[in-house]
Amino acid sequence: MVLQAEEGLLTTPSARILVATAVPAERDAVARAFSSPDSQDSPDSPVEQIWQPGVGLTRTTRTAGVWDLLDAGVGPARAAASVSAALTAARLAGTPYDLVVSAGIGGGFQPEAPVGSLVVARRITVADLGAETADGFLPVTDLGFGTVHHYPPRSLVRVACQATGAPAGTILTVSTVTGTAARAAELRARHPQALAEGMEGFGVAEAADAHGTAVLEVRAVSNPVGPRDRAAWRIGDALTALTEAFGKLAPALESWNRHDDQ
Ligand SMILES: O=C(O)c1cccc(C(=O)CC[C@H]2O[C@@H](n3cnc4c(=O)[nH]cnc43)[C@H](O)[C@@H]2O)c1
Repeated sequence: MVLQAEEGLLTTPSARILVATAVPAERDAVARAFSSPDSQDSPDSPVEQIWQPGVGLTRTTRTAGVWDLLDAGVGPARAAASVSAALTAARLAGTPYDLVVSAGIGGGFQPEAPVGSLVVARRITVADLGAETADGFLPVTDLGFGTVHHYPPRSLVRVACQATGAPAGTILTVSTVTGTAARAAELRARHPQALAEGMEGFGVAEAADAHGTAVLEVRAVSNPVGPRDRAAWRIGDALTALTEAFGKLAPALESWNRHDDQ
């Protein structure tokens, strides 16, 4: 956290939080939490657009936190590149982030994560980074390198779940959206704690890890994980759930103290 000096006095530490979504519609859903009349704490200054090399941010400044919203792109690679650029730019400016949140809509495993609900990642797992063999899928770590899991700080997960009422579990990152019951069952067999899948969380977590920054992932469920039925996706409901979630998460994450885990 950064201590802000004001007229010679040290004021409350202000949290700097980066929220990475895949697409602008998700970013705007998060932004609505900060502008809605229901928000528990309104912005102290107007929303600003910040442009840095490779990064365009929407910034909301509140009493206890500076929130930078980034539409980081679809898929783990683009999300990692965008978040890494934002983390580097902030560090070089002398205002590093305390926390990165990967947020968006996602597929929910049934019945644990119904459409319209919110889930929090206790573990962020890349589901398809590895090798296919005659005996099944081998994660890249079984080949002797890389990482397949990232773990948000436990106290952060607890704070997020308490604020939103959401369950915590594994959120999978996939490069191919699951489209059959067979693939959904295969993922569940390999990841029994999986609540949801998205396409960016692991990329965001890799970037955060490389910078030594804490990470959290939250997903609002727009569709069940299973047979593809794009027409049945409830994107509007999920975006509404995302807005509501950030209304509750904002004060909770601003007051999170990472030293609670140590
Ligand atoms: O068409 C729209 O209006 C619209 C508005 C907001 C978001 C979208 C997206 O398509 C977002 C893509 C994003 O969503 C995640 N996602 C959603 N469902 C799944 C799923 O079943 N499996 C994996 N990922 C899913 C993913 O993170 C995509 O990047 C459209």
